[in-house]
Amino acid sequence: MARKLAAGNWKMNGLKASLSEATALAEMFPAPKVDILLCPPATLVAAMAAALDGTKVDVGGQDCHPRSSGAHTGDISAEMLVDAGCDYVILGHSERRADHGESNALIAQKTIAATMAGLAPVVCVGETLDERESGKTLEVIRHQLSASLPDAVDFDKLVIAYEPVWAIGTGKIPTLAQIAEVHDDMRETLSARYGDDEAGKIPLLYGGSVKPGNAPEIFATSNVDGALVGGASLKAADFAGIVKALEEA
Ligand SMILES: O=C(CO)COP(=O)(O)O
Repeated sequence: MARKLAAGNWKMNGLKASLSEATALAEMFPAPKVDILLCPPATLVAAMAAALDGTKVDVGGQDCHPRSSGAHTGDISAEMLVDAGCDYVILGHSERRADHGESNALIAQKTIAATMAGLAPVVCVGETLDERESGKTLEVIRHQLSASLPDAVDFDKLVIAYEPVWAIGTGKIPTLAQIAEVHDDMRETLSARYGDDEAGKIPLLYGGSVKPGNAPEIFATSNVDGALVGGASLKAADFAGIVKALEEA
C-alpha cells in the first residue's frame, strides 16, 4: 500500500505573513494519520521550514536544477533545498512545462538530482484539454511517465501527481471514472516498468481544483492516494478540510 499524502503547492503566492497559515495548519494536525506537505515559493522555503520545525508538516520546493551547483543564475539545486530544510520537491508541474519549456528528459534529470540529494520528488503529469478531447489522455500520460522518470528511483520517496492541465485553477474536475481510469493505468504502467511491489509503494496524487467539498469522493476513487492542491492549500482552514478527508478515506 502506498502512503497517503496531502500536498499543497502555493505556486507564486505567499509572503512572510502567509507563514501563519502554515503554522496554523500544523497546530490543527499534531498527530496526523497521513503525510502533509506544503511547497511555498523559494523565498519562503527556509522560513517555513524553521517555522514548521518539530511539527508533522513537511516542506518542499517547487522545482530544482539538475546540477548540484554552478553558473545557473536564478536556479536552485536539490542540495540547496535540502540545506533550507526541504524533504520534497515538485518537478515537471504543467506550469513549468508551459512557462519554462521543460521537457520530459529535463524532468527525468531533475528527478535523478532530487533523488541523489535525498529529496522526495513529486513528478507531475497531465493532459491538456485538446489531448483529452482527442482521446489521447492515456497515451500522453504513459509517455510522460516513461520519459519523465529515470530507471533508478527511490521507491520509498517517489510520488506521482496526475494533474489534468484543464482542471488546474478552473473549478472543473474530471469525472471520478476518468480519474480512476488514469490512476489505474498509471499504476499498471509503473508496475510494468518497476514491478508490482515497487510500483505499489508510489503514492499517486490527483491534482486540479481539489476543494474540501470534492475531496472525499476523489479520495474514495481507485488508486488515488492523496492530492496535490493549489488554491485551497493557501488557507489553513481550507487545506485542513482536505487533510481530514484524506485521513477519513
Ligand atoms: O496545480 C495544482 C497543484 O499543483 C492545482 O491547482 P488548483 O488546486 O488551484 O487547481
